Amino acid sequence: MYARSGLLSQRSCSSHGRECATPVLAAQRRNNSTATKIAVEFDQSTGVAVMRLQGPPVNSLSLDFLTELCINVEKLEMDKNCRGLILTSSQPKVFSAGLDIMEIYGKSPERCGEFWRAVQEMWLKLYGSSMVTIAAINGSSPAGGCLMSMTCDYRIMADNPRYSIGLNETQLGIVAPFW
Ligand SMILES: CCCCCCCC/C=C\CC(=O)SCCNC(=O)CCNC(=O)[C@H](O)C(C)(C)COP(=O)(O)OP(=O)(O)OC[C@H]1O[C@@H](n2cnc3c(N)ncnc32)[C@H](O)[C@@H]1OP(=O)(O)O
Repeated sequence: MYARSGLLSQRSCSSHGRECATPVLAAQRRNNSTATKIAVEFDQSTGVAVMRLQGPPVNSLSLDFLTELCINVEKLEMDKNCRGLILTSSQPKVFSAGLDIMEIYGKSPERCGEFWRAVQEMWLKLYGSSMVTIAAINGSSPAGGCLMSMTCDYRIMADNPRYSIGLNETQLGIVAPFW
């Protein structure tokens, strides 16, 4: 069983003969908060990992959150024993509120660029994963939350009329950049 994120070993990697930053170092660079927003449990006997989103109050996708999520997906991806990933929420009534609005309001173009790259990295990692990915949507999942679940192979949503899902970001005046 994996404990929590942030516990990646300080591995180094090599690309075209050059040393490159390890994921854990990238996280340390970006992550100012010590609180863990992602919890992963890996069951060796089934080869299935459950990733619980636990960023209060509503799992909004901040730069820290996205970084931690990507590192954890990457870590599972590297584990040959892990065949499946279930993504779900620990927060009541909400799977994910989508992008953290505060990350895209009043920020510099550089910071916005860094943030949107992290958004792109998140959906590319999930969409391109070699694991079977399932979103267990146990609450509302607007905009970026919907995007996150759409990049999984399968989606199952709790049957509750109070939960909503969909792409509502244009109502907020947010236009996704060209990718
Ligand atoms: C191939 C690629 C294609 C790509 C296409 C898509 C690209 C664009 C993708 C995404 C864009 C976005 O994600 S923009 C964000 C859109 N999100 C929303 O509009 C969600 C708004 N929130 C809600 O609807 C509700 O909060 C909720 C249904 C998620 C939960 O409702 P609930 O009643 O349980 O909780 P509150 O509303 O009281 O909220 C609690 C608390 O959380 C704050 N909050 C909510 N959402 C966000 C958010 N997205 N970012 C930051 N903060 C958020 C809310 O303000 C409350 O804070 P306070 O307690 O301090 O008031």
